[in-house]
Amino acid sequence: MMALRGKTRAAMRCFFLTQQQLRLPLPLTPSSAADISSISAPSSHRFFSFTCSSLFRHSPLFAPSNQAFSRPISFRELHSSPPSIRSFAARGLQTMPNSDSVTYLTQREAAEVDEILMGPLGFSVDQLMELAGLSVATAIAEVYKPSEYNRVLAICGPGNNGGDGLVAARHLFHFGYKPFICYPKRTPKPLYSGLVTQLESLSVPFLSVEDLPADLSKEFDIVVDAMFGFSFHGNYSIYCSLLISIVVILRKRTPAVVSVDIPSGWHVEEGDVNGGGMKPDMLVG
Ligand SMILES: NC(=O)C1=CN([C@@H]2O[C@H](COP(=O)(O)OP(=O)(O)OC[C@H]3O[C@@H](n4cnc5c(N)ncnc54)[C@H](O)[C@@H]3O)[C@@H](O)[C@H]2O)[C@@H](O)CC1
Repeated sequence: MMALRGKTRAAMRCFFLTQQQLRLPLPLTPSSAADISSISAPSSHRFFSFTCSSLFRHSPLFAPSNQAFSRPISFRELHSSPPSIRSFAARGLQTMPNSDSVTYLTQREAAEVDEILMGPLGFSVDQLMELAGLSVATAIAEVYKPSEYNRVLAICGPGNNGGDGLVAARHLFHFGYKPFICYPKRTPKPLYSGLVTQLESLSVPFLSVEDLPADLSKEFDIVVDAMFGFSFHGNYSIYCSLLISIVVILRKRTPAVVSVDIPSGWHVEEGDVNGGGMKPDMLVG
């Protein structure tokens, strides 16, 4: 298990929905719900999960109750549990057996939630991505104040995880940070080119891999790892390995690393099985 550097992180909200609360036909069973409340971890070793809680305000199906659930997730807990996973906003916690428990979804279950959101509920990818990116930016702003951690490098991959990073960078700009983007493999779809245009209109610099300084710590205070999310499979391309090694090697003295949804390089359900994945300070999922 890796140790987290830096100051004690402020607690972030961790939301989740039980199957009953979602009222969705998800194949969740009691055994698939990991109760991690018994795992202890130093309060300074915290890992955060944050979700698009605003998503749930848009739908009566997902309407949150007034019993918001707040709990940080430690790194140890994350390593001991399926990391795939996104936790969702809790509605009626009175139905929970234990408000300290966290329910995880498998990769397939998470995909099914997405299918429902984008099917019967009519959400578009753009909407979900905007909410995801805004949540990432909000979580970063809650933990790393722009007065102290101002320069943010967002490393964005070719898929929606990269899109989350692009959206987050735009919001971070408006929150007073100075974002930089490394987006080596662009996807020629209107959604992504629109996100790029929006950042360019704010004069947010785009850096190539070759442009990245040898020592990231001199130029950046935060690295946002938005390379790969839940669709990562197989091994890294050499290109991505390079990026990851830069960040991992410099990890000892680098900027804070914030991963979006899944730390890049981790097996979605089994974790950092090869030990070569990102070692983030904070996860926003
Ligand atoms: N409903 C959704 O699907 C939403 C997804 N969101 C984000 O999108 C992520 C999932 O997005 P995607 O399904 O586009 O997938 P990812 O962004 O995880 O990655 C997919 C891309 O990575 C490439 N890739 C996969 N494995 C690779 C490897 N070993 N080497 C090189 N390239 C590889 C694929 O060819 C594809 O282009 C989530 O984790 C989340 O962060 C958010 O935008 C919100 C909405």
